[in-house]
Amino acid sequence: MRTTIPGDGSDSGGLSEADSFRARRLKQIASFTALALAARLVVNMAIGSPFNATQIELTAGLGLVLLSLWLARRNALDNAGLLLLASLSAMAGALVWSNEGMYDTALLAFPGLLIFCGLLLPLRYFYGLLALMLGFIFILGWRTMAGIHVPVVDPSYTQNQRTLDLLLILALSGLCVQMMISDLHKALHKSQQSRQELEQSQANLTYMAQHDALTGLPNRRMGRDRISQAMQHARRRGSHVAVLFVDLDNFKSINDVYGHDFGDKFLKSVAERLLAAVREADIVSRQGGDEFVIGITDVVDSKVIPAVALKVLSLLREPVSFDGQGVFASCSIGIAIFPDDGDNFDALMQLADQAMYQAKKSGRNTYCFSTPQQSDTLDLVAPEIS
Ligand SMILES: Nc1nc2c(ncn2[C@@H]2O[C@H](COP(=O)(O)OP(=O)(O)OP(=O)(O)O)[C@@H](O)[C@H]2O)c(=O)[nH]1
Repeated sequence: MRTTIPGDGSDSGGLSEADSFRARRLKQIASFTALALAARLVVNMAIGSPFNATQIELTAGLGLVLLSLWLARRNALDNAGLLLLASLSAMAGALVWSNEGMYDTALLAFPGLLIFCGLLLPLRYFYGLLALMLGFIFILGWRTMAGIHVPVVDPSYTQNQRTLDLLLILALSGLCVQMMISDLHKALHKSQQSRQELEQSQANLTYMAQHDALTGLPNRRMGRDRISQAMQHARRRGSHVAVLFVDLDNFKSINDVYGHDFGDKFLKSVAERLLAAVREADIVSRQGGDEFVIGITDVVDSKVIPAVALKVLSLLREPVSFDGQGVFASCSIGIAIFPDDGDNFDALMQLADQAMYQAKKSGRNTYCFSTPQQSDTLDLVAPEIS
């Protein structure tokens, strides 16, 4: 199990984020192990232990751990990790083999070594080490059962030494476990964070794909979808949907006279006013440029349609301030009605567009129905708004 936790911000020396993290863990474990071995040797010297096989194994172990620390500092991480693991495993094995066998305290280091291996080396080393350990214990047991070496409690190994060894082994194993748990927590936290960021950016992308960046209104595609849905709903309910194609009159001159930035501000204000002219259930979308499309949904009383058109004409006549001066732009509106004029969005849009051009031809600042009779049936006369 190779950890992929971010580093702690320390100098990575050109390593990847995961490797610099691994280097840090390796140095921590090697340093603590070296300290523990050194402490153990100092105690042995202090109590005047003879320089026997155990001392030689501990000294060799300390030397190899220091070598792996040096390798880790030079960023030779794979070699450092392998050397540290191999030397500690060999040292623990040798201590068990040459001392008390099944009863030896060093046997307790095996689980810690497995955790260390899982923490810092690829998974195949973990399986390898586990197999070696199982094989070793098996041979140890066989050696005892065959009477080749019957382990006895070493009388020269005092209770104080045994207690110290147990404390050191437990402290080092505990350290490895603590690191593993904290790494797991960090990895979980990081993956949660990444998932949230991903969801957020997906939501942003979806929003951007469906909305107009300038006004925040649904864009052409989303407007089409929502008006089409409203038509399906109206078909079931037996009601109507009115499509109003709104085009600003002479908007180009606003851009030319007051600049593009003000033109943008004007378009945003148009969007706000269109939204104010309709109910929440209605749809206001931007087709592009100075063209907007309104879908008045679920119409049961046809008088609502010219009323909304009049409201739009009137609201758009309100000035937008430019340096204390009021700037006006009227609009022309073409109207087509579902299902009377067509039973799909594209057909209605085409008719509404033509009706809008009719409104332009009639002198702008007015609305036109796509079917002239509709004005008659509804007794509507497009008003002149000054
Ligand atoms: N500021 C700004 N201007 C835009 C944007 N999109 C399109 N325009 C401008 O809107 C203007 C639309 O002008 P036209 O379609 O020629 O029509 P008009 O001047 O409104 O004239 P009529 O429609 O005939 O009344 C063009 O000058 C475009 O450059 C935009 O996002 N921001």
